Amino acid sequence: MPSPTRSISEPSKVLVFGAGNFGSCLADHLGDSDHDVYLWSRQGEVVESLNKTHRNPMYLKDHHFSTNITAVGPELPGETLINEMDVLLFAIPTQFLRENLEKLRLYLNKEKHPLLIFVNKGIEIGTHALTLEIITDTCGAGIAKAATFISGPSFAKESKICNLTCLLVVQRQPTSVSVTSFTDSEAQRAAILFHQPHFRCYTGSDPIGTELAGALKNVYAIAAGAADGLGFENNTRAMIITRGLAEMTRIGTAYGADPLTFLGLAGVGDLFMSCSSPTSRNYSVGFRLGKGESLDSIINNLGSVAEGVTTAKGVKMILDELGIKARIATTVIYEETIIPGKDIQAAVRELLELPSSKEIDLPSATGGPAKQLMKKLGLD
Ligand SMILES: NC(=O)C1=CN([C@@H]2O[C@H](COP(=O)(O)OP(=O)(O)OC[C@H]3O[C@@H](n4cnc5c(N)ncnc54)[C@H](O)[C@@H]3O)[C@@H](O)[C@H]2O)C=CC1
Ligand SMILES: O=C(CO)COP(=O)(O)O
Repeated sequence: MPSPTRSISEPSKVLVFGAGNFGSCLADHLGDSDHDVYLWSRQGEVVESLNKTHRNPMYLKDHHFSTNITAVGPELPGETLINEMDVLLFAIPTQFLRENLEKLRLYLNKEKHPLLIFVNKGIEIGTHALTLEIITDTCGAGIAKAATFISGPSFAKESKICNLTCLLVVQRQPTSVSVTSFTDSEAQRAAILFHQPHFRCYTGSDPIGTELAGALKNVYAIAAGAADGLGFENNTRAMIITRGLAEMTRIGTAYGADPLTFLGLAGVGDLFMSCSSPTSRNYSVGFRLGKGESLDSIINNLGSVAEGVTTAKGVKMILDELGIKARIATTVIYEETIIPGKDIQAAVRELLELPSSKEIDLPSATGGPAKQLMKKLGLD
């Protein structure tokens, strides 16, 4: 498919939406690669601090950010800045994406627009829409077909070393991600923009699978954290990761994604990482639930988004629609919210008492939701 976006010259002008952990981290990575980066924050004090001291007072506080970053905000950038950009990178939590795209779409020229890259991992509550559908609804099918998705095992923040929170990417710890789009040339462009020896990009053409994998792994990370919080150890975690992968692949296949996508970086790669590390916010939510803390208390002082909590609600709607079983996911989900209200020990017992079943059991009827989405995109 030919590219509808302007060509990316080196260095590129990139506007990053969202100066949270991941937006700031990716802005820094791109600034470090000599791109001309604009970082939008909705907090005036973040804009001021980044421009004056190259520090983000709210996220990754220990880090001195690239001087190639100009912070903008707190108002959403307008038409002039947007039209100067080669790339718009969205690092906004899924639940807030629609409201922002509704405003920004007015500035996008459908014939010639910047490359749009999305890194959020979630499902919208209420509509249970993937980001692709949110883009289609707000910006139109043409822009959605060219949109690119980056997903995979890539914590913005790595563990604490010498009491400093290290930025995984900036510390140049080797990291790999999937970069996918329905438009191959756009996936290539995004990969070229981000690719560095320490940040390796692998391209693909199954954005639906990539998005589902990224969203679903957060729900299983909650399950893995909860198991650890309850005192279960390695056998149990390995079970959750492996059976979680089987469930994710089953959901994805029924949805109409390529099952092989779940064996890639955005699938098992990210699942493995988030399920095995307290650095994961979703794992931490699960762990604290397992220790008996209430969800409200956890969310109120997590200080950052845990997409799995809201995604669980969307997953419930998808499972109901597809009519397939995913017992670990449904143990995390409870009456459209997650675990609280349910006795977590009883939920685990219920799960463990299930009868034996086939290990590999992909559904035969496949593709309903993906077909509908492809139709909306004009790709059927
Ligand atoms: N942190 C990480 O390691 C990774 C995060 N992601 C994904 O990236 C997305 C963003 O995550 P983080 O940056 O970690 O979250 P965060 O919680 O650190 O930051 C959230 C950002 O969203 C902004 N925000 C909140 N409400 C908003 C609204 N109504 N409109 C616009 N912006 C709003 C906040 O001001 C903040 O800048 C999530 O979907 C997450 O799953 C993906 C890969 C890695
Ligand atoms: O998606 C992530 C890493 O790839 C971040 O995981 P958490 O949102 O669970 O922290």
